Amino acid sequence: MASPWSLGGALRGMFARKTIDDDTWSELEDALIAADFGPDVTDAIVEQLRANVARFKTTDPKDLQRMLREVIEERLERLDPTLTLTNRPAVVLVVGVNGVGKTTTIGKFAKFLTNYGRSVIVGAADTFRAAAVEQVATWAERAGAQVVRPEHPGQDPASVAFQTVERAQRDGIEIVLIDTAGRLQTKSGLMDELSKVRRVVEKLAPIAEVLLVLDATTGQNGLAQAEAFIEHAGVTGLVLTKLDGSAKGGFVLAVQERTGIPIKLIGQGESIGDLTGFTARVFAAQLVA
Ligand SMILES: Nc1nc2c(ncn2[C@@H]2O[C@H](COP(=O)(O)OP(=O)(O)OP(=O)(O)O)[C@@H](O)[C@H]2O)c(=O)[nH]1
Repeated sequence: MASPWSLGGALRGMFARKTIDDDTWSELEDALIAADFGPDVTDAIVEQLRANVARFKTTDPKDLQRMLREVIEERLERLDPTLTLTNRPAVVLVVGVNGVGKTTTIGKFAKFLTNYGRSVIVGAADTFRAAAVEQVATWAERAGAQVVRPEHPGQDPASVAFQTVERAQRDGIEIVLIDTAGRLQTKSGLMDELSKVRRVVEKLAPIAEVLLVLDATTGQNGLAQAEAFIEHAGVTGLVLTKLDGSAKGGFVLAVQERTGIPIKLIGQGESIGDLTGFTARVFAAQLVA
């Protein structure tokens, strides 16, 4: 079944026509805007395709389809999606606004790693809400990971993070995933909390990755909400969740180009197995199916 974010449906009429004409270009532009590529990326893609079509002197929409796929793939590939998890332990901070799927992502990511034979420990450093602690613990345990919970409600998140890394070092656990708070009411408070977590963890081990979780269904609006993390949290990779419920496939490219940060993981469902690495070629092929 085609992905909900595929451009296939929107472009079907255009690619079924016999020749490339003015309507082709306006339909293409509309489809890209509707898919949340954003005006800048849309203009850049259309311009590049017009140049290619002129250069190869083609009038065949099938050629245009192939070129569209290649242009999107080439732009997606400009950033490297590889997760850097070679340190032992490799410490990963997971950040993002509440409700975007952070907890679920930690569970899925833990499972993704244990499937590869890695040992994983999760630090429940979103200590403000007891429910958040229990939620992340349930997911982590389901994934076969260990969990460090706060010793008392409201314990300093940095101290939970510290204890988690300490345990990993003591027990030889390979990957540490740290859940952090996502409340945005007090932006500066939250950023101070995150930098404290970072400082305290770095006393024990360098931070391998800071992954920012974004909800793909909110598209570019959601990105505005996450601006503070991008500015202050030292984000090294993006995780896009809920792509299965999103018609905004273009957001994937727009978000990389707007932030300059690579997408490293994508979530496409609510089950523990629904997280994959990001491959530009596969994504571009599915997008322009
Ligand atoms: N369809 C779909 N739903 C998802 C995906 N990831 C998360 N969800 C759902 O999104 C909702 C929020 O996910 P959580 O993981 O609880 O989000 P959170 O950011 O930790 O939110 P809080 O715990 O409220 O801060 C849940 O109902 C998840 O099942 C995904 O990739 N696809």
